[in-house]
Amino acid sequence: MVNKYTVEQVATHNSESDCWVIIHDKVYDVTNFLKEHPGGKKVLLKASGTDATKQFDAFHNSGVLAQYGPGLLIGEVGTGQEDNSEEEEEWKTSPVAFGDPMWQTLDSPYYKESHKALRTAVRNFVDKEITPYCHEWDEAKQLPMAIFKKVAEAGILGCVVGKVDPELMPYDLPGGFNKDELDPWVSLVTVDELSRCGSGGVVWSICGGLGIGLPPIIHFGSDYLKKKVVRDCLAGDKVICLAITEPTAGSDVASLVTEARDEGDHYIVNGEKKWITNGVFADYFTVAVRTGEPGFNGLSLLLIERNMPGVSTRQMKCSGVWPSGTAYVTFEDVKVPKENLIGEENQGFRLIVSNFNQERFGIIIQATRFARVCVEESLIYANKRRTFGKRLIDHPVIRNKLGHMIRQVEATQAWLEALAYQAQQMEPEEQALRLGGPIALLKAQSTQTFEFCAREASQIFGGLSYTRGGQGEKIERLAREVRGKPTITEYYTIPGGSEEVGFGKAINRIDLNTI
Ligand code: HEM
Repeated sequence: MVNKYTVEQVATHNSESDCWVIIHDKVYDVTNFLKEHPGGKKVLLKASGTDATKQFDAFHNSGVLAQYGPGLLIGEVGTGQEDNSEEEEEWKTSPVAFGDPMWQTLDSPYYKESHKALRTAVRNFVDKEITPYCHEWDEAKQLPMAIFKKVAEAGILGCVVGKVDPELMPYDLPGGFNKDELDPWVSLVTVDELSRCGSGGVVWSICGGLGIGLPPIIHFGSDYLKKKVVRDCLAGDKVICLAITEPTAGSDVASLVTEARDEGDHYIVNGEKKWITNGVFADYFTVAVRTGEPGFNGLSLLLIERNMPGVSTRQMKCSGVWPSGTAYVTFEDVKVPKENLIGEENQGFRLIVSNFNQERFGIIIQATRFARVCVEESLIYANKRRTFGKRLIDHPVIRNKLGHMIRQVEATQAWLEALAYQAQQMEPEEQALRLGGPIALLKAQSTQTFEFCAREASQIFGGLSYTRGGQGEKIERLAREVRGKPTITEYYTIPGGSEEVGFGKAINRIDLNTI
């Protein structure tokens, strides 16, 4: 049931004690918000009783209304009669071209109607429950625990770990997607939609550990381990992470030294793990340990539990992805029963390496969408911001930037979809053998595209890209997250006239021959 008000009715609410505004055809009572408004009381009062859409769009990002709107919304512009019609769930795409992958506006051979329904359900959830709070969670460097349960109940966790036995899935999948038909497009669509929130830290917090820590158990774990862990993790009741990297060995997996000494029916584990995503709050750790000879033939995977004596974690101070709980983990004489061995003893290397493909595929999806977020935000901003008498988008130097950003994002998306299709045609063993190389190359393509787009978007947003929150919120955060450099680039390339403005001036002088 939605209250409808005429423009004339709204116009009568135009004072400090009774202040309404219209924004995008919705009516907000901002009387009690006046003194809290971060932009000040005066600007809001000046707009009272009017349609303030244009001014609003000029100063805010779209997340502001999603966060504050529900508490202030009182109705819509209409006939003044009460209307009982329910809002229909419709297929919504970005307001700008290239703001969504092409399959969402044109044809594609890959996606079925069921993928579209999945996409709509995840998008609605993310728009309402995640995006409006990313800034708050990033600043707090953590997510409220309740959100993990909400995400699980929405069925989203079941979509980010690859194929799972439907019996082990606690909730229905988003959009009614059939649990028996899980395919690579499901994780592609879901992670892509999650990443629209524009926060690597939030995406990693929600599924960074799960997406790489759970698959080894799903694919290689005993029935005992599957029953113990999978359902609870997909239900959002327990958190799992992957612990491979050590202070002295990361991608060079064969050099790992964390030791699991055989003591008959259990192992005694000693060692350190570093940069472990979700490690700060995880209940379970899928850990690479040395059970045998040096090199890759002596490695195993073990499930270690937080409540086992000798396990401790501390939060690491990182330059980006703040809420993801990056941990330094120590194992000191931890007694781990042999039932917690994942796969066979000394056969861990193969498991770890095949899991890398899954991890890289997830990173590719995120990086490609984050690059697209840079395109989308830049296009929206460039269409409204005016400099030197015209919109940013009308300056050739800005159009050139946008063109290069878009061509890279679209090329990366096309390769991503081509590889997802290949993965769909292969059994997991063949995937590991034949797709490892292309996936590694595509990862470099996607992260370099993301890095390029984050830099160019920062230049387009100017000063807004080096203040946390507000209109440049997503761009500032993504630029900080893509390389982990805290906006060093922006501090020096934007003030004093951005590079683009400076270039324009210099070239003008060359034209005039007045250097
Ligand atoms: C429902 C109505 C509104 C809400 C919930 C709201 C909320 C906010 C919030 C949360 C901020 C700080 C974050 C940000 O910069 O994005 C802000 C800043 C601001 N708002 Fe609003 N606002 C509303 C309406 C308006 C209107 C109608 C105007 C202008 C007529 C306005 C002008 C401004 C200005 C100038 C700033 C400061 C921007 C800056 O720091 O660059 N707001 N508002």
